Amino acid sequence: MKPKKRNIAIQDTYGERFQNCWGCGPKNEQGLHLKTYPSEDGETCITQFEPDNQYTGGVPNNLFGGMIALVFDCHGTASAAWFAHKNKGLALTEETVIGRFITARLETDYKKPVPMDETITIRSSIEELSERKAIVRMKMEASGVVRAEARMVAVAVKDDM
Ligand SMILES: CCCCCCCCCC(=O)SCCNC(=O)CCNC(=O)[C@H](O)C(C)(C)COP(=O)(O)OP(=O)(O)OC[C@H]1O[C@@H](n2cnc3c(N)ncnc32)[C@H](O)[C@@H]1OP(=O)(O)O
Repeated sequence: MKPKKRNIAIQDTYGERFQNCWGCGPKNEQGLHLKTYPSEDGETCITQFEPDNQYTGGVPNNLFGGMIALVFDCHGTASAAWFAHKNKGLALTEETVIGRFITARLETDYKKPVPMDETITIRSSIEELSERKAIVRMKMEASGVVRAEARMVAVAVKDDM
């Protein structure tokens, strides 16, 4: 995977113990290093990547469905952290110990094949937010066409998790 990098990603603000995720952990040497960024107005979050050929699904040149869910998984949890902090007027830093989210439920709608040879863009928005629960909506596009959509229930980790 070739994630598109911009400035500081939300994953780069994860504390030390959360930086080893295979999909998006900055410290996982074998990982994919997916990166999520808030939009300028902070209302949405975005991640972009170009799939490597090894992640093809059963149909040649179509992205493997598990990878599609994986990208939603990492992007959705990072987005949940962003929306929770924004809602409280807080900045995300490595010292942030509250409001880090893991996936409780992930529903994925596979609408059209995802091509392997172009940039894939995923945008997220917040549907519902409470103290420990965030419901995040996501759309995956290539060439301006929506290829997949997801709805995630993300739950904030407790200090003892
Ligand atoms: C932390 C930083 C992480 C950085 C890297 C993340 C990147 C990648 C993302 C992942 O891969 S995460 C790994 C996959 N996920 C897991 O392993 C989670 C396994 N499940 C759990 O540990 C617990 O079930 C979980 C923490 C998600 C919830 O347990 P809790 O006991 O803390 O939840 P609780 O029962 O108090 O429910 C809190 C709220 O969430 C809701 N909820 C919990 N589980 C749900 C579920 N499965 N579906 C829908 N809603 C759910 C629940 O109804 C409730 O809503 P309300 O506040 O409105 O009442």
